[in-house]
Amino acid sequence: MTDTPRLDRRPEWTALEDHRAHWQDHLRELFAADPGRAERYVVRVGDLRIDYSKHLITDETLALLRELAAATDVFGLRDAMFRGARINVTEDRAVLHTALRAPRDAVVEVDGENVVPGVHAVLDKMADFAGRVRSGEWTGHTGKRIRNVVNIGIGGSDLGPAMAYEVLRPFTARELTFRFVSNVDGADLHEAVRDLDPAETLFIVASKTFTTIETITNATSARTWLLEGPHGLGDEKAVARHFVALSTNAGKVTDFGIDPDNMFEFWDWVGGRYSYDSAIGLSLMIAIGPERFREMLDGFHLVDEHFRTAPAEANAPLILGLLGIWYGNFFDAQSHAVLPYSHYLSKFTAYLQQLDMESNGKSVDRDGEPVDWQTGPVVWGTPGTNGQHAYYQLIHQGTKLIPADFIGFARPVGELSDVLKAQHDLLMANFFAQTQALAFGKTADEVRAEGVAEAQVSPRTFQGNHPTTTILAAELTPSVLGQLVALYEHKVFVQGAVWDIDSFDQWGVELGKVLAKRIEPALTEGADVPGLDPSTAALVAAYRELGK
Ligand SMILES: O=P(O)(O)OC[C@H]1O[C@](O)(CO)[C@@H](O)[C@@H]1O
Repeated sequence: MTDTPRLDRRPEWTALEDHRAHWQDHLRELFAADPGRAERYVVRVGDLRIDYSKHLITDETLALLRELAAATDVFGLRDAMFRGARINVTEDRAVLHTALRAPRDAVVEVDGENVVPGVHAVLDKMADFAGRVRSGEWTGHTGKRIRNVVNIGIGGSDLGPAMAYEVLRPFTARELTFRFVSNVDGADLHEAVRDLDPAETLFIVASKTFTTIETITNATSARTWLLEGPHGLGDEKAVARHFVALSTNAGKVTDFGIDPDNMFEFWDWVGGRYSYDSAIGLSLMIAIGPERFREMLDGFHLVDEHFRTAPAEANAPLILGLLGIWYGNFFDAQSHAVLPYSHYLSKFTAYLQQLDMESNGKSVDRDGEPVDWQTGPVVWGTPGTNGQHAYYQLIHQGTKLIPADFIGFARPVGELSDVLKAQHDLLMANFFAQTQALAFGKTADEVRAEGVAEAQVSPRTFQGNHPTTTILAAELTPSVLGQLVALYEHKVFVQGAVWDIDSFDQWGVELGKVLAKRIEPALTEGADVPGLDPSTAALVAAYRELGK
């Protein structure tokens, strides 16, 4: 136990509570009193222009939030992370995803050893392999070239590569198909491979631990399909040409039957949800090529350096993290929407769900004491404009405060970008319209001025005052994707640091795994499961009865 005051007893916290208690201003008033905030509350990082002017803040709010960050030593913990200290306290591990994107000549030490040469050795091995698959030099067992790449993984070993593949589709090799299998429901694998020729298919088994039941089960079924399926290759030796592994666990990879030469390594100081810029990104590298992959890593690195060096007033992850704390802890906001206005970002929010909710969904502090303050929000959202015709109603006129990030681009990407420019302008007109409507709403008087009957005025009134951040960039390139992901990684870091939680463990997923293992024999063999509660026991019995 440390003797520093708990978060909610710090004077910087109570000062914010007091500030909140006196908070009255509507965004309409804030802008009327201070139009300069539109320019002042903008931070630029690399290619990102981040506008946070439409937030329920003043200069005083920001100063108080920065004081909280200083009191909780966010930058001290940041420096400890960058220098390889074991800040993942419950697993006693360093947290060094930033080393994955460090340039070749950088020095990042873990226990006195510079890890950067090892990182680049794996990147080089990945580049060599990706080049051979892309060129057709790496053939399958029968000599046919590889045309299909199937990534098998779950959580961070799926969401990252699957999301990034989707984002960077305009940059991908069109002669290859890519599929991502994660669910232990066999339907996922079945639908992914049913129209593929095993002789042309490469499986990438992605698992940090190589013990994750979903992944090992899917990989085992994939091997059966490869060897014994309708067009199975029949020969065990085929596995060496059709399976590669991405893991920290060489022993388990070998046990599975994958040649260790076909294993791409990473390290225990890379958390699963922070790993798609490691070997876990192999499928992405095959899709976009090593140069584009490097551009993406450089985008990450640019934001790492910004987070590491920018002063608090201009530090984008710090500002975004603190804004989330302002709403979650002082306005009782329960969720945070991420609303990308790019179809290519369709999986981005799902990716952020793991990044944010697995990192900050905690209720004990770094000393193991229960916290008395809200921690991570529910993160949700889908690309605009689809959401506008679904749940935006609730954001505009419901009873909940939902801070939201809007992410948009000035130009479309891809071969059709010229043809689609007008369509893109329409998309972005919606983007700007939404943040304006959310902030400023429509008053009852404005509704009345349109001649609306009095009884209809209130349903047509928009209170506004809904806070949003607008993140704008010229184009969605590999570098911009890296910048965006690093921005959110560090935002999540900032929040975890202030809340004094371990953002890098995930014990909350363990209990379900243990219970599933215990229940499985009851389903397959009808075995008795000791310790089942009455409700679950009845459900298991019903399952067996219905399945007869
Ligand atoms: O890469 P692995 O070891 O298969 O783990 C997959 C996922 O499972 C978790 O450990 C728990 O959900 C995640 O943190 C991780 O990304």
